[in-house]
Amino acid sequence: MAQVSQSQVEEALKGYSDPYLEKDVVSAKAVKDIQIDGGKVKIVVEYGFPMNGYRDEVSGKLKGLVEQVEGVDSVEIEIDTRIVSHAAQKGVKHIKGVKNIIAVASGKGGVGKSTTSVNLALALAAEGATVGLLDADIYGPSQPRMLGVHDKKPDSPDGHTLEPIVNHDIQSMSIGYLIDEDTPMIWRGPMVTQALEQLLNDTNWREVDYLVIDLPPGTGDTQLTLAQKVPVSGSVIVTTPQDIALLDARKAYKMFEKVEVPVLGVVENMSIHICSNCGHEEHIFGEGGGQSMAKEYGVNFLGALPLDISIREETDSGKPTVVADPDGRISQIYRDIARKVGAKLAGQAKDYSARFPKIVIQND
Ligand SMILES: Nc1ncnc2c1ncn2[C@@H]1O[C@H](COP(=O)(O)OP(=O)(O)OP(=O)(O)O)[C@@H](O)[C@H]1O
Repeated sequence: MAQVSQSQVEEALKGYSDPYLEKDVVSAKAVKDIQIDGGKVKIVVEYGFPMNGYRDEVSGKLKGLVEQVEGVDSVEIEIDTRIVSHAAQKGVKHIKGVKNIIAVASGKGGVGKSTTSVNLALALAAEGATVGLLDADIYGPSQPRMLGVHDKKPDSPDGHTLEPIVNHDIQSMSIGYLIDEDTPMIWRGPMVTQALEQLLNDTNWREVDYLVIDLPPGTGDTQLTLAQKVPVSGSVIVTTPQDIALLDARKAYKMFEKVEVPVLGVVENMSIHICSNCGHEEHIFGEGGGQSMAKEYGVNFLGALPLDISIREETDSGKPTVVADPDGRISQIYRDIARKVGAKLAGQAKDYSARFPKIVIQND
């Protein structure tokens, strides 16, 4: 019997086109090792983003394809995840303990940016990443309430740095932990930037793969300064399908373009209304706005969340949908968005600054 060859196995693996890699695992250079021992084949595949929710599906598909190669008796597939640090804006210093920062922005308030940020953070964690969430919405910090920890205060054992609050398996920091919720705060622009830089830099983030930042709503000077000063590897824009909100979302896109932060994609929130009595679906704000914006700018459309009372009730009561109903349809949408965000980021330039020595070119 002819020996099974490496190229036969690779050819078989090419039969599966991965929706997140947007190509097959061989072309995406995700296959790290192929061992052939008679009729036994072992394949090691490495993904650059967390994917617990669909590891078994990929594994099953790849196994099924390789099993069809003539001479193959058994196939073992190992799928690993390795999340690396990606480049941020030039000249902006990295944050200790944080590999990648993902900024979540919206053109205007009330579109569900905070709801999307917390569920995205929880979905990335559910997929297997170590995740942090920084509530940068300094005017109306909502993450302590959404995470169900609004009565917690961060420890500061050394009097200088802050320990993040850990709940639902993610680390978080918010101005809401430090000030009384009912105390009105008057922030001037520079104070906001300074307070946020401090929260970001003075928190002891622990080996975070992704730090999701819930930015203040809008695209004014504060947001622009933040987008310039914080080392962001990629951004996500949240929009609702109303035209006016979309026009604002376009401003958010332009803001990131100006500071050279890649937009990983657009999330359309409250896109379809599902009647809680009969389950009927209705596009009350018009259809496909986020999708058409994404197309116009050549960015990824990450997904659409319905306008659903359970999202509001769960998130506002301290147990966001991804933890309240982990196997439900809406959680699956958030997890799909999380994998797409991770995959898009994995396709961006890596950060080599930590590994390469500084090269000085002298002109004589
Ligand atoms: N898809 C959804 N279905 C139902 N309710 C939602 C949905 N998304 C968000 N909400 C609710 O809408 C309200 C506003 O959401 P959220 O606070 O996330 O918006 P935001 O854009 O962050 O607002 P702001 O910018 O003013 O802080 C919240 O009560 C939230 O629970």
